[in-house]
Amino acid sequence: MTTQIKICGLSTPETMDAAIDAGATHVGLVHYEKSPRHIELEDAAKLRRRVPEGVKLVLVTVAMQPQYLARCYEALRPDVIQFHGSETPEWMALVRKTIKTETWRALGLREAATLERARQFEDCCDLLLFDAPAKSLPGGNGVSFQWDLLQGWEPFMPWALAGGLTPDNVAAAIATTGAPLVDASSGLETAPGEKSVDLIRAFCEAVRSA
Ligand SMILES: O=C(O)c1ccccc1N[C@@H]1O[C@H](COP(=O)(O)O)[C@@H](O)[C@H]1O
Repeated sequence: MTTQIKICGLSTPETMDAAIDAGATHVGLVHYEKSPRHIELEDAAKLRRRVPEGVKLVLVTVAMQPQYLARCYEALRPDVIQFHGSETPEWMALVRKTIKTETWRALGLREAATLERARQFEDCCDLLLFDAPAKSLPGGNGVSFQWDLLQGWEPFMPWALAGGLTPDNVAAAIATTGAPLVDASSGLETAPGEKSVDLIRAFCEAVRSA
């Protein structure tokens, strides 16, 4: 099965185009002021126009207020909203009723028990995104978790793998976990928030060769 690729934290036309040309199935924009990858709505809307049909735009949010979330949705019409904070299953369920788009819930995976707790999100989002546990930021810390926690796990819904993925380690991550979708951000940067076209290309190539 072909592994899907999300390149996240894009903020310039050049890197957005590079991700799309390199074969990303998903491109991500982070709208979270504390992040070095934060992009203002107006700039995000300009990048959104570069995304062709067939490639999904993912908006990464962290515990956003409902009214502001609705405003972001109207401005960008993302194909996916990624929730990367402490959003509860009840809150996710409410969002699902009011905003008709695909939703992902990120979960920091520290121990096997988290995989059990993940079940509470089964009916209130479309995909679980396993990432390393939060550090200074809720995500985008460039840190991998113990991938073998996912070995033998039986997925009960669509899922994806994030956390410190790079062109050098993504093949091993796929081999260990069987991830159907891999998501990379800070591992494709030369400095926080500065994406590298070469690293984006190398990552997509490494996923295809895995
Ligand atoms: O990228 C960020 O700055 C960010 C901020 C707040 C929440 C999530 C964020 N990024 C997402 O975190 C994962 C893992 O990223 P990394 O490859 O370890 O840097 C990914 O989904 C990013 O989109």
